[in-house]
Amino acid sequence: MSQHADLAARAGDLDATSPLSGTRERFLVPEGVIYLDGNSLGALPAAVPDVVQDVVTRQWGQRLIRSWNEFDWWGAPERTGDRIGALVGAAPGQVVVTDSTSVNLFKVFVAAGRMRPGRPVVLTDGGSFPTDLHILSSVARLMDLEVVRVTHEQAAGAIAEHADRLACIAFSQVDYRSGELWDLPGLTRAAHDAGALACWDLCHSAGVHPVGLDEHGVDLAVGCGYKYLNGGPGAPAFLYVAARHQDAFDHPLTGWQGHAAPFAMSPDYAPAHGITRARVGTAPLLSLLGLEAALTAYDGLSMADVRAHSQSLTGFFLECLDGLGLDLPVVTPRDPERRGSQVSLRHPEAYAVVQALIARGVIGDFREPDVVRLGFAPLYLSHADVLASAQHLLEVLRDKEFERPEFAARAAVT
Ligand SMILES: Cc1ncc(COP(=O)(O)O)c(C=O)c1O
Ligand SMILES: Nc1c(O)cccc1C(=O)C[C@H](N)C(=O)O
Repeated sequence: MSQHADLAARAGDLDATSPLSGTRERFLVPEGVIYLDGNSLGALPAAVPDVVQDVVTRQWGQRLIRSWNEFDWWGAPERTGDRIGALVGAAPGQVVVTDSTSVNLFKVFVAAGRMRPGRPVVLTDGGSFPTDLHILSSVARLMDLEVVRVTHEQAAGAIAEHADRLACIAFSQVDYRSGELWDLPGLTRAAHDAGALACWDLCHSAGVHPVGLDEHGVDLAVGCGYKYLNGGPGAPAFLYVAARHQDAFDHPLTGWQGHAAPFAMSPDYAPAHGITRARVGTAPLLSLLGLEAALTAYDGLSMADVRAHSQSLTGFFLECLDGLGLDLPVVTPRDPERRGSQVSLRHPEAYAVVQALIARGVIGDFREPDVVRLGFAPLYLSHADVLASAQHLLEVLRDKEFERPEFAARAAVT
């Protein structure tokens, strides 16, 4: 048998025994597309269009302002937060869907600084997604904090080194570019041993990894609604505050929807009890209710199974690269326990390679400076898709398709 036939047989076996076989039908993935960018914008869940249509035409169009009560629009941030909480290992009452990730990072960093007065150091990852670094720098200027940038390898040592002066660690569980899974349990423990708080960005792990926020004692966390959670473009983000910290969670954006009695219309601010104090202003209801509908794609699934399928897909992609003789440098750790749900490869013409793949219907993305980033969303991808995408990549490279002039011009959004 040829190498490809061997891999095809293996893909068939793996798909036949996957605990997630059948979940692809919960999505409307376009015919002829292998979608490897669910880590940037998740695919459209089949449940969403009807719900959004109903929200627009009936709830908004017919019931108008009565829908705040009739459809409990008011409670949607906490209700949807609990649904996401179940996916990231948080008991009810600790997650709220609100604002964007960037705004939630601001709230979390300021609140963490206020919870650890007299400790001026914050540790973060120098290679973090830019918004995390930009927001943290701004908070540092506002609060006179010192940001120390470290790598994953340096993190534990840096926590020990700064122990007495450390307010919090601020890391992403999965690196957006490399796909490396950081040691959330170990670093959270180390931060606590130093008397500091652990703040995690779950943008690239929520919906593909069980995370275990409560189990690992994480203090504060944020994440996106539009990536693996499939809430749609610009869907609101989520914010986790561990129950034990909620009374002390003093965040800076004291809007009326975080007030204890919003309709008392008091001129003085009094924070709501519980996670509701993390709300700010009126939620983008069309998006939020779309996200709530999208989360039904997870109904009946265990996050252990989701994670197992994700690891199997990324592992099989690496196997395909080896089996088909594709020897691009792999940025993502080969150890499945150190990998998120993506595989990143290096190529000097990475941007053009990605464009050539997209022209073939294999949609991934490019990240500076030379990374081909392929996200494997476990709910709508199979091992057969994985093999097909590796075969396309092989042909793009073998036939030097990426050298075609039409693949060179950079778009505004990459
Ligand atoms: C780690 C990380 N944080 C934050 C964001 C985005 O934040 P926002 O939704 O506010 O644009 C992204 C992706 O855009 C991300 O990958
Ligand atoms: N949020 C995005 C957007 O508004 C436009 C284009 C891409 C994005 C992304 O989410 C990028 C993503 N966080 C990344 O990991 O690169």
